[in-house]
Amino acid sequence: MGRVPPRPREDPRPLKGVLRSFGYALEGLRYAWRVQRNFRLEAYLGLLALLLALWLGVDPLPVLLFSALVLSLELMNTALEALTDLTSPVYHPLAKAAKDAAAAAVLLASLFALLGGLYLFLPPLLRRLGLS
Ligand SMILES: Nc1ncnc2c1ncn2[C@@H]1O[C@H](COP(=O)(O)OP(=O)(O)OP(=O)(O)O)[C@@H](O)[C@H]1O
Repeated sequence: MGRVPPRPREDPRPLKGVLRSFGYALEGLRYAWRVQRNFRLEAYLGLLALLLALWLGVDPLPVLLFSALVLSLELMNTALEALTDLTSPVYHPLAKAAKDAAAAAVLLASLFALLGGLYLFLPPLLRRLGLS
C-alpha cells in the first residue's frame, strides 16, 4: 500500500485556516452535487417545501431543519460510499453493510421529513384549496 501523504501544516493565521476549511467543505458540496442525483433531488424538494411554507404562511423553521437533516445525512452517505469504494472496490459483505446502513439513514430521515411535511402542510393546504 502506498504511503499516506503528510497532512499539510496548520496555517498559523486563524482566519486563513478557517477560510481554507470552508473552501474544502464547499468542494465537498460541489462533489456531492455533481455525483449524487439524490442530493440534487433532495435539495430541490427542500427548496420547494420552503416556498410552499412561505406561500401557506407556515413556520419555515421545521422545513429548514428537516432539509438540513436529510441533506447532511446524504453528504455523510456520499462520504461513506467514496470511502467504501476506496477501501473495498470488490464485493465484501461488510462493504455492503456499510453502504446499506448509510443509505438506510438517509431513507429514515427522508420518511420522517415526509411525515413532518404532511403534518405541517396538509391542514393549511386543504384550507387554502377550500377543501376543509
Ligand atoms: N464493494 C461492495 N461490496 C458489497 N456490496 C456493495 C459494494 N458496493 C456496492 N454494494 C451494494 O450495492 C448497493 C449500491 O451501491 P452503490 O455504490 O451503487 O451506491 P448507490 O446505492 O447507487 O448509491 P447512490 O444511488 O446514492 O449513488 C449498496 O447499497 C450495496 O448493497
